[in-house]
Amino acid sequence: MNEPRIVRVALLGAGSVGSQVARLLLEQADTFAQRAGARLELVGIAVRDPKRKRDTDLPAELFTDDAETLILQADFVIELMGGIEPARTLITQALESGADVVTANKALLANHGPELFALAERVGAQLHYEAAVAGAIPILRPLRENLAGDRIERVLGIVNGTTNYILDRMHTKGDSFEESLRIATELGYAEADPTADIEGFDAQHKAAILASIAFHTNVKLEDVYCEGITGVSIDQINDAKRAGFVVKLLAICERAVEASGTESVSARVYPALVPESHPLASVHGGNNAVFVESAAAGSLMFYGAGAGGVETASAVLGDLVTAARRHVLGGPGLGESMDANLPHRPISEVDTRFQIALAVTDEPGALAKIATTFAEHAVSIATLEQTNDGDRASLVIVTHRATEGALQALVAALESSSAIHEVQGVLRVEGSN
Ligand SMILES: NC(=O)C1=CN([C@@H]2O[C@H](COP(=O)(O)OP(=O)(O)OC[C@H]3O[C@@H](n4cnc5c(N)ncnc54)[C@H](O)[C@@H]3O)[C@@H](O)[C@H]2O)C=CC1
Ligand SMILES: N[C@@H](CC=O)C(=O)O
Ligand code: NA
Repeated sequence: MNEPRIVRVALLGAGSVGSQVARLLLEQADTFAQRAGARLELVGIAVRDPKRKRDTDLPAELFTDDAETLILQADFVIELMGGIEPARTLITQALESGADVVTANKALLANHGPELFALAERVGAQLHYEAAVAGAIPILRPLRENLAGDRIERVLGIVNGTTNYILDRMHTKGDSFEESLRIATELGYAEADPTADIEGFDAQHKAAILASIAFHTNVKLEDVYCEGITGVSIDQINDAKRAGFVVKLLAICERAVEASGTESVSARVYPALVPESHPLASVHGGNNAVFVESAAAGSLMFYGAGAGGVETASAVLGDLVTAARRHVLGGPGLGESMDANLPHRPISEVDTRFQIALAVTDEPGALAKIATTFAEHAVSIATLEQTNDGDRASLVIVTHRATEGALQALVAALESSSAIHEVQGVLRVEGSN
């Protein structure tokens, strides 16, 4: 009988995801050999400090701090260190040495994807990254392959587990932001620097990747509008709850068609009010959900674990086994299709609904002044709720659809109006007309 073929795998990083990938690669070696048509042999794991005592049963002799030498011994490199450098240099070296690469590094791909995709294509290597968006949920391969024959109109969803976990705990348990972030970090959801999660940057990276694939266009990171959740107060969450809404950090990628017929792409990330009856409202904990709207297939929903070590390891290993099959059969990787090259639509032109909370003077004429200011900016009021406390009153106004540009001008005018003490908060409303 022929000896089974061996594919040598180098792992870079052994944190939340990497340690689970290594464990499963060793524990399930026979199963993966069957599925891939080759034995996937883990030849080493590059970490910062190989001597550090670890919470795992991984063999000590696999650890090294010499990632560059390790790469040279591998047919496949799995990059799970995170961050831009040295990940970018190491992936470049791996591809140049002829290795195929699997990564979960959305920060790197959102910043340097085009150069890495071009390199992979030039050398005929594979570069897979299903784990980079929405963790365990298969979303990139469905967009690239299953929906390659369709026209995507919109991709909308919750793509960051940490912020969903935090907002969910604040909404359902009344827990503080800080305590919720602490637990999300303990659960392995948060990035090494959780600023990336809470300021929306991680979701921004994912939105850039999703929009690029969905619209066959290189969507640059700086063209994805981004607001995180650090400005969302417990009061806003409670107000939303009373009004039948849930606050969620959303990523929205849309194809826009101008009156002239010209098409463009809008990609944006911000916290928004979602009606409690909307399916996104019941995405709890570290879960993610992505809706894809396409011309022929209609609406599709992808739901599941968006973060977590072992969950994300599933997506990494799925890429590895798929890529190993292709490696065994021979042939180049699947190139990126960026042929549509649609222009970017700025946030000022995007229209949505808004909820505006105002502290106003409780005196005759104040409401009329405020209504006039809305009318002057062509922003139409859908609902208005007033609560009084002494000579102060609070107004919560939900608008009909208006452009971001009109909204920004309205907020500036409200801030300088004598009828208003303070604009307390503005949140967009998504998922209802
Ligand atoms: N944790 C999660 O739920 C998810 C993570 N990801 C991505 O997966 C990647 C890994 O994430 P985690 O495992 O959570 O990170 P982590 O911070 O838990 O682990 C990173 C590992 O890389 C090692 N490392 C970092 N810099 C290094 C260097 N210069 N030299 C050698 N080793 C180095 C660290 O020592 C650590 O072992 C990141 O790109 C992250 O964005 C993607 C989806 C979900
Ligand atoms: N920090 C990320 C991890 C997965 O991508 C998140 O919280 O979603
Ligand atoms: Na995924």
